[in-house]
Amino acid sequence: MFKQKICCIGAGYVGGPTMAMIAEKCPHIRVEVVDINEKRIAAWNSDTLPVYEPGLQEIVERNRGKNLFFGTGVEDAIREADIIFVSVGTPTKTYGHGAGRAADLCYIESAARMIARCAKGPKIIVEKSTIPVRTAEAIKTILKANSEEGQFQVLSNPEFLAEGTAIDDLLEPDRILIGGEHTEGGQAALQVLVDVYANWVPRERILTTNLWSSELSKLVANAFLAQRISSINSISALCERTEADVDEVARAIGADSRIGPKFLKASVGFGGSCFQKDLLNLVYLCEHFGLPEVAEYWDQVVKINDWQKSRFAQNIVQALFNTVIGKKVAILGYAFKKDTNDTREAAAGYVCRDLLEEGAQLSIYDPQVKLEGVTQHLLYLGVSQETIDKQVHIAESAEESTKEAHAAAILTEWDEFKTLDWASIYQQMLKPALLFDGRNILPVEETRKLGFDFRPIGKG
Ligand SMILES: NC(=O)c1ccc[n+]([C@@H]2O[C@H](COP(=O)([O-])OP(=O)(O)OC[C@H]3O[C@@H](n4cnc5c(N)ncnc54)[C@H](O)[C@@H]3O)[C@@H](O)[C@H]2O)c1
Ligand SMILES: O=c1ccn([C@@H]2O[C@H](COP(=O)(O)OP(=O)(O)O[C@H]3O[C@H](CO)[C@@H](O)[C@H](O)[C@H]3O)[C@@H](O)[C@H]2O)c(=O)[nH]1
Repeated sequence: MFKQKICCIGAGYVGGPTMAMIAEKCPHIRVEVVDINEKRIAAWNSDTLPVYEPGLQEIVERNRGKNLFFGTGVEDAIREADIIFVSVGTPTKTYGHGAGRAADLCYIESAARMIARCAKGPKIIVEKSTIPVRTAEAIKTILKANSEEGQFQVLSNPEFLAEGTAIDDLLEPDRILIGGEHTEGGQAALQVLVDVYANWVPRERILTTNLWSSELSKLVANAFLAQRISSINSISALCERTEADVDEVARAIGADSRIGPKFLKASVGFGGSCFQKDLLNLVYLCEHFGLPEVAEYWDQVVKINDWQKSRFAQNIVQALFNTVIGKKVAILGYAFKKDTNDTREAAAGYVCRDLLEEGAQLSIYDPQVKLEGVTQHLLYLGVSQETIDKQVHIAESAEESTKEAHAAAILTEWDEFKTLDWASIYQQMLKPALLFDGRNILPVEETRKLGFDFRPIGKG
């Protein structure tokens, strides 16, 4: 009944939404998303999806059980599929050679070994995960050495969606990038994948390249985006010393069409599962290929980001007369950006960690991140459970969080923070009422008029 079968290994932030979109736009294709994590698959099959993305629930509900399936039968799904997407995690390595920088490819390797073991007949393997350039070589070697019956073509098809806007990004991508080998088989496979996307993406937005350009472009895209944020954040510090206004500077330089206005928003620092990991991976690759100067150049983007996060926490401590011990500080927002429940590498976590070390009592409110998410992330950052139990309180609202607080810090740009009743929040805070805007979402003059000692980023 179905013309084609797609299987996706990895039902995470990328696998779930991308496959849901393919299923939605290609009713003639059967799409099965598989994972070894049973809990995650159960959630995909429930009313409470494991990933919060505006619009995702509707698409999943419309297609689940028709041509979109979530399951744990990885081996059967591989056997059945014509196209196999690999969308497993590629976190930063935490052990051995390259620890703290190189990508850990253990999940990619185990997926490749599983494909080699189960696959019979021709299969197109698609690297959806973000991987170091030349990973396809390793995948091909594993497949060749471990399979007698499979015939494989490996393609690179990196994903550029951003969390919080995943559905819009998938619906109308700036571009789809597909890399394949310049062989007859490679080009035929590439055309098969082009035809899948062409069901809804205009042909001129589907870029095709060789394998290595495609693999490398993903790391480079993230490096360039992160570099813009670190660049404007470095300038935010200079603005604070000179009475220039970083938002005005960003507007002025962004009006130059050669620079452009996007990704110039000064902040407490970039977070998310990708930027830091992919930058560190790029740094490692440059070192590996004997290019220490290039490695150092990109490493500086990460260093400025670390500095921006720690300088934000230091500013809070300094403003509170150099001691926050026992003082209540309200943390508004914990997710790494608005419209997501993801806390991976969230700047808020680093600021909280530094404030907890100084002895502050934190009252954290985030519309999507609750106790479990905050606890898991703080533990990952090395904060002890005992400290969390004694010094962290999860509030149900921004009003509860800020009640009798010495200071409040906005760390995620949730829309609801823009429309809070700041006048009454001011009334219920201790004085001087310090308000740190790590996202520059509140109007400076009006907020100061309410009485706050207001400290946005990059405004003298
Ligand atoms: N999160 C993003 O916004 C984003 C955007 C673009 C690209 N990426 C890249 O996409 C990749 C996946 O990211 P993610 O955020 O979806 O990761 P994730 O951790 O949310 O999901 C990965 C899933 O793969 C599963 N898995 C691992 N090994 C498996 C195996 N052998 N068989 C079956 N399932 C297996 C895990 O259980 C997990 O559920 C990464 O390389 C990431 O860098 C992520
Ligand atoms: O001007 C800006 C823009 C973003 N950020 C911060 O940067 C981080 C990353 O934001 P964003 O890029 O919007 O989210 P991600 O979901 O991490 O998406 C990035 O990482 C993905 C994973 O590789 C890529 O697919 C996307 O193209 C790329 O934008 C967040 O903490 C933002 O708050 C700023 O501080 N200032």
